[in-house]
Amino acid sequence: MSPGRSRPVGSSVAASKSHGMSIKYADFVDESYEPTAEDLVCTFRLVPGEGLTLAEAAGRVASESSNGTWAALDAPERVRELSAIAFDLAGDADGGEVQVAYPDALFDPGNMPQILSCIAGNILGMKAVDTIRLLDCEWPASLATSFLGPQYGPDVKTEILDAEGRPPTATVPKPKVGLNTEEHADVGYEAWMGGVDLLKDDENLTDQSFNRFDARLKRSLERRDEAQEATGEAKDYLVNITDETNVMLERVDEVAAQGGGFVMVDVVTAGWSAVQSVRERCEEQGLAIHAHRAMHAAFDRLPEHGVSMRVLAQVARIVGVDHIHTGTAGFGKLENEDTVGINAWLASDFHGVSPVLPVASGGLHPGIVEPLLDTTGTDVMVQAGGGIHGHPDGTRAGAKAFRQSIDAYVAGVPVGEYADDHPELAAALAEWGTESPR
Ligand SMILES: O=C(O)[C@H](O)COP(=O)(O)O
Ligand SMILES: [Mg+2]
Repeated sequence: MSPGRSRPVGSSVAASKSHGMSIKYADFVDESYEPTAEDLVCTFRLVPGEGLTLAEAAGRVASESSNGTWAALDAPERVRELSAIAFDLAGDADGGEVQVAYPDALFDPGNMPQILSCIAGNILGMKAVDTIRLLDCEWPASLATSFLGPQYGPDVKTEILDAEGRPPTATVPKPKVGLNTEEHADVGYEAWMGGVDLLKDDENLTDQSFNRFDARLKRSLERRDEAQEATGEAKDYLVNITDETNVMLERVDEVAAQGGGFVMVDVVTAGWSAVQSVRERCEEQGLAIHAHRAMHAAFDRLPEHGVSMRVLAQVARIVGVDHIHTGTAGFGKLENEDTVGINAWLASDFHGVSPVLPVASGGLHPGIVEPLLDTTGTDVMVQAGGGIHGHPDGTRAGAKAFRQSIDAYVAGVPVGEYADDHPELAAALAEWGTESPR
């Protein structure tokens, strides 16, 4: 225990039995507490359950997420030192924000499920809170550096791709599932030829009967090589390896053996333990990880409850993905969310852990690239599925139009003006205008 971490001592201590210290809910609150550099500090927004004050609810949250329970207990000092402390309470019985400091010794370094079972575990379902949302975390170095962290992050732009000075581009063939292996690889070839850097599987395409993983990987990389040779630009494939963990590890090896540079994982549905295993294998094989966040909205969509996308993105960076989808800042088909704030965090200094390249994806097309990049900046990967394959002249023209919209932005030329001598872009703008789809 650091010297700065002093436990609250209240009436409970005086009343405690001689063999130990009392642990009851009120003992987990100390409004004067100042966190130390070794603490993991979580910010929660919560509405207390009926009849409870904010402090009473906060004490229950700090208790249940560290080492207390509903009954008052006696415990030795060394156990008490592992307790969380709720401090900095702002609000009242109708709701507010609370900070909770956890000593790093409470956690099992390098074990993300254990950490989340504390800070995002039982507390989300307690009667003591009507709603509770984990908004943000301040991670101590001891935990942040106990995982591998990203291997490439934004460096994929130059280390694997030829995308220096511009956002790399990706495309998901549509319809999202149903194309057979040859059709899927053909769409990839057309998109690469049109100027897209990355073919990406959709989140629900893995190893179905109509498009087997092994055959798709092999054929897509063959077509990638053809496109690379024809264009002289590095191209690659974000192949979705999501499955049971041991199968994913075999697929990492297979992708490496066949010369792919990336794997894609649906990180929320697969689970962080599995992502940790994939990350370790990718270290051995030198592959980058593209993280799709399917199911994130089960945690983060309701603004008063759950776990914020910001925290999910923090977890993804700590575990070590190289890219993660973080929304489209209100453009495209997704609900508006804190894309800009999350992206800034992913790029920020963080105990020496490498940054992550954010991915904007969901309902994007050439007509909204300009306002999107005005909002997010250009340190982002941009993906369009429908916004490429729905082009009136097909996938290759759609890919050209999408790339033209990026090139226009990087050159500082308004997209409408750039379209004057880029007919594919002009056709895309005529088709979709500059509106976001719903
Ligand atoms: O996985 C994704 O990000 C989506 O498939 C995006 O598809 P869209 O560009 O057609 O919305
Ligand atoms: Mg998708």
